Amino acid sequence: MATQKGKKTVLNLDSEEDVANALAKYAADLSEKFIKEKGSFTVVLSGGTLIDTMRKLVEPPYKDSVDWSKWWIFWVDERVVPLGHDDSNYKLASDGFLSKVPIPSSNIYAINDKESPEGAAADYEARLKQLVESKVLPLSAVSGFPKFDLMLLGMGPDGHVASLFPSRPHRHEKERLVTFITDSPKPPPPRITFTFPVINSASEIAMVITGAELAYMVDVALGSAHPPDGIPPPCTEVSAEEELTWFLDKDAASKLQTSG
Ligand SMILES: O=C1O[C@H](COP(=O)(O)O)[C@@H](O)[C@H](O)[C@H]1O
Repeated sequence: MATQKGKKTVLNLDSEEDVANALAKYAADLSEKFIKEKGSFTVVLSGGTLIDTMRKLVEPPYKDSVDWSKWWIFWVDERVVPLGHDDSNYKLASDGFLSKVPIPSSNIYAINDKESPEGAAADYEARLKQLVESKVLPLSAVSGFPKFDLMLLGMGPDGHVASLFPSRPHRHEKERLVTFITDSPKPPPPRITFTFPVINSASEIAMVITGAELAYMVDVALGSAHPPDGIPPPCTEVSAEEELTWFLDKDAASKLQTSG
């Protein structure tokens, strides 16, 4: 398991609707804080259920109160498919979130979908390095890796986060900012993903977890359940520089409450 650098908070909420409401307020509050402090807000999205759980953020009051012009959007992982494909995390976010708020299109960092997985990972990494050069992204004083303001993560039932899977060695990558995989155990197989050094350099990380199918893995990450095969899955490696906040509904927290 990762050593926690920052604070860890676990929010045990009742329903998925409560998680959606709490997540919207959390993101809006952080947006205000970071924009006040540094004039911009860099946000890293996942795919999966996260985008639907963000739905309250694009409704009143947040739709009108958040300064969307200062947001910058990135993806912690992406499936290497055309951006208009149904498997694309960009398309998911575009349909459910980005099309509903006025974030400047020049601040939205989709992958280059004309590249191979290896090429798309190298291209995304190069673009992140340019943003470090142009001072949009600071470097973490702790790790030396780019430091995003907020990372919004989901988790799979196998404990994967981003496209860092338990059985794939790229979860241990320590040098690259962005790596790739051509044999993801969850389809589609070709993907690119941020590495743990970048994920864990974020100021704030939200683990947004709902539903009973994730209860066992939540118990592995936060409670007393033993990891499968005795090997800690990727979800146990997540650690933010300032604060890691787990947003759980009662189904996701069900085993935690009984065994923890
Ligand atoms: O494949 C992926 O899965 C994870 C988890 O998705 P969820 O549907 O269980 O929330 C997601 O975080 C990741 O971005 C995505 O590419």
